[in-house]
Amino acid sequence: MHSLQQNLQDKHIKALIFDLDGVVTQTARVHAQAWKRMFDAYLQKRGEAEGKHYEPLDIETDYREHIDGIPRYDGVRNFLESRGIRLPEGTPEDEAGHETVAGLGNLKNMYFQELVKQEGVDVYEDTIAWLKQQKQKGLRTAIISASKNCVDVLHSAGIAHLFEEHVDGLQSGQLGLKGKPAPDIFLEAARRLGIAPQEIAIFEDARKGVQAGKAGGFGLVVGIDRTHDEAALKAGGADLVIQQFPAP
Ligand SMILES: O=P(O)(O)OC[C@H]1O[C@@H](O)[C@H](O)[C@@H](O)[C@@H]1O
Repeated sequence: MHSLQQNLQDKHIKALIFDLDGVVTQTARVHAQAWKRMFDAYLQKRGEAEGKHYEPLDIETDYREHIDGIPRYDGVRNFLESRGIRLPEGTPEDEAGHETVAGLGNLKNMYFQELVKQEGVDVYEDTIAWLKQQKQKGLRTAIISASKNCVDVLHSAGIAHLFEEHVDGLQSGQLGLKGKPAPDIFLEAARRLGIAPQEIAIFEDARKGVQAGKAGGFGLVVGIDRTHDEAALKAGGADLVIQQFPAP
């Protein structure tokens, strides 16, 4: 298989669109931790009330399959469905922990923000070094994220200036963009860069993210495999899977 660099050349790639959590910043595991804390407590309480056992959230399987890369409330709904639970939607104003899709999502967000405040945000140094090198070569860059915390995370990590455009969960809501695996968020970033999808490479760690890149007809879809998920990323449509970015 050709190297990343060779693929960029062969496909005449002019721009790079990076997913945030798990590709650029080490926040995929922070999200996963916050989700687990919220859901495990909820399932325990609900199980006790019903005299029933619910399997706790497994980060390797449940998080990747039902939550990773998609908007917050979709993640709540998807995971609960996997446990045979259906809750009313509620509204974004619902109190954190209220027994609705929004209420549980809001509690997870509280936990996520607490963790970011306590621990700060770490970047993946391999991504940053490679990205800076590509920028020097003249490639254009954008960042996307299903997360509504995207801008805060970029600022905490001090890397907002590396991207010309960003499309996040807040803007997706305002613009009515469909969540991944729909390609909407990537296509919006391409539109803002003014470059055709065929001339853009996508970098994604989530299964639904590579599916979105494929569905959008992007020139190159690169799966970033930080957690031994290569087979699923390939099955989702990644043209190439790498464990880390090549050292410049
Ligand atoms: O709840 P937020 O910050 O808007 O993030 C939504 C989703 O954003 C994605 O980037 C993460 O992979 C998910 O774990 C997260 O749930």
